[in-house]
Amino acid sequence: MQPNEWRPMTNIAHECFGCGQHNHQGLKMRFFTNEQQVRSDLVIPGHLRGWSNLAHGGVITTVLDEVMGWAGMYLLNQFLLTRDIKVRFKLPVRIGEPVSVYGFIAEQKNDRQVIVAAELRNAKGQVAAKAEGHFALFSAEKFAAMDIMPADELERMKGMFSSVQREQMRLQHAESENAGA
Ligand SMILES: CCCCCCCC/C=C\CCCCCCCC(=O)SCCNC(=O)CCNC(=O)[C@H](O)C(C)(C)COP(=O)(O)OP(=O)(O)OC[C@H]1O[C@@H](n2cnc3c(N)ncnc32)[C@H](O)[C@@H]1OP(=O)(O)O
Repeated sequence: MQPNEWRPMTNIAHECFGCGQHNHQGLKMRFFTNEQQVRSDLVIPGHLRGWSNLAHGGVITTVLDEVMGWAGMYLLNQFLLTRDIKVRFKLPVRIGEPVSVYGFIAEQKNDRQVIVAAELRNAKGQVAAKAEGHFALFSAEKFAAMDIMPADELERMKGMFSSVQREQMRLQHAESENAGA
């Protein structure tokens, strides 16, 4: 896939505060990928303000955490938890303003630790906030033992990882065929 070709990603977490489409108090973020990065476009609603016109910094942090979580999960096909996040608020982000967030792998330390990065860009394309997050990666067995989600949800997530992996392999195969043609 070309870097400017973005395809929508499937979500099975309907109640997540960041991405759950059934969580009416949440941000209802939808995700796209170009296979190197994960992206979401959103408008931070007025009830999530801090100063009068400004999006709350904690909400911006949530948005960056969410896109990093999705990037890590999708690009590495593993369960993960945020260990810590560093955020730099570079420019004011206004409520009601369209923004785009991008997440990508910065450095895979080993099979249990990854550093993921994110950028929030405003409508002018300026980086208004950026983040770096350290995430702990887990096997499905370890995640199950931590009692974070019910067994049926865990099985659905495992199914999702397998189908994502198959799709990624199909795309890589198609790309190498094209390169050889
Ligand atoms: C492909 C599909 C893609 C599409 C997906 C669609 C569906 C979308 C679904 C959902 C969207 C969600 C999007 C998520 C975005 C947001 C993410 C969050 O907000 S996560 C919540 C906030 N973070 C926490 O709650 C962490 C809380 N912290 C901890 O649990 C710990 O600090 C932890 C595990 C991160 C590290 O623990 P320590 O700092 O104590 O680590 P040490 O001392 O090294 O180890 C303690 C024990 O834990 C094990 N451990 C640690 N890390 C491990 C690892 N990576 N793997 C296995 N074991 C590990 C160790 O072996 C050790 O176990 P021994 O005591 O020896 O038995």
